[in-house]
Amino acid sequence: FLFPRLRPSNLVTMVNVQKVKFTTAVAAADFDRQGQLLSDEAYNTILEGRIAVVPNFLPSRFIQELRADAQNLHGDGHFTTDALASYGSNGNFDPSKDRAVLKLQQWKDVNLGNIRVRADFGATMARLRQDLSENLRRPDLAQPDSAAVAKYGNGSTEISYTRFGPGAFLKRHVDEHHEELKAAAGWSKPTRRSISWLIYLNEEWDGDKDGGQLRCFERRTRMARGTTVGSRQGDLQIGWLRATTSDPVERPVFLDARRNNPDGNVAMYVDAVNGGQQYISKLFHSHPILYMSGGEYLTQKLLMQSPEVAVRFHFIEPPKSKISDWLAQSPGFDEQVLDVDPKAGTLVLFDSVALPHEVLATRRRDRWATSGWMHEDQQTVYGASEDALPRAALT
Ligand SMILES: O=C(O)CCC(=O)C(=O)O
Ligand SMILES: [Fe+2]
Repeated sequence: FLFPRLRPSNLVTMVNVQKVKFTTAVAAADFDRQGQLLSDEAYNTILEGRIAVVPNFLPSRFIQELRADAQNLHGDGHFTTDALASYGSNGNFDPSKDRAVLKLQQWKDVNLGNIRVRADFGATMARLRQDLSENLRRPDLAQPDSAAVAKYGNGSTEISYTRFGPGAFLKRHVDEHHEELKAAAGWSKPTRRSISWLIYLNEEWDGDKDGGQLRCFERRTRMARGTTVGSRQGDLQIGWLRATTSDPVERPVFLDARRNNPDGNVAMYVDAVNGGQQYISKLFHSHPILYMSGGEYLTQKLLMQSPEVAVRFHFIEPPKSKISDWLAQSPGFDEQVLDVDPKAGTLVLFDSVALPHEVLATRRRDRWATSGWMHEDQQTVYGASEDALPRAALT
């Protein structure tokens, strides 16, 4: 019972890949300077669901110290291959080659490696986090008394080193999903990923020879003016309305799971032209078709208010099955592919919910990065999970 993604994308075999242009280039960040750390263009790029690429964000001496710390800690056996290890080289798990990470507990351990450089770096990331909360107008990225800030301590961000051995890669994915798309576990977390960041640590990396590019799948068509990706009042984005000739812009689709009705119903909306929400789906009870393979087809058929909207709707990342996983290797016809080389000092930033990406297989050499996610507190649970809440709580 499968509906593989019947999208024209599945027929595309030639991929037109763009090398990243540093359209968001900013001079090396000047941490003594007051005011914003990045260019206006960089913030807008993130808010549009694209990737902001900032070469030479950190001075090379800083990068060298971070890389040496990562390599020493890896050499001393402090890295872990995570649950994502099955993404590994040729699908075969090999701990010597696979993606390995230094977990937060080890990162924070003052007795391990060069804690001074990690603390300095944490302070830098705390500064960046504050800057992003102001310039992206995401105050919840930096509320002093929030779980998101308290949880991660210095740097206030999920933070780690990563190492990809030769041949390792990471399949296409997004870093965060709406709570309703994560089944029962979705509502159990106090915080959620908001901004994904990476700073690469590799001298003289050449993607043509060394592979290991971060490949991003950006929307080809621009979104409606004034709209932004990610979330609205805590309702995460789950999809898009494609552009049409009569409405030639893309519109992010958000899922409202907090509807205060006794049935715990949810519904999808886009930004209304004059502000507020324009609901585009029926009210429906939270349903596994949102994360089942084939769910996109069923969502279009069963849940949308009108056929016009139904044909435009698609998930940010369609629910996966073994078959759709295999079919989805090519980018969608409405996506543009952008590759970023993991060069020493390059900072990348993107919305954790909106931008699908993958890491192409590395060749010949190890690929080092420091990376993580800045969190916001997850929205308050109202009627979303009947399993977790007594009915009486659904007021
Ligand atoms: O290493 C990278 O460039 C990206 C890694 C990534 O996508 C992830 O850890 O979620
Ligand atoms: Fe990722």
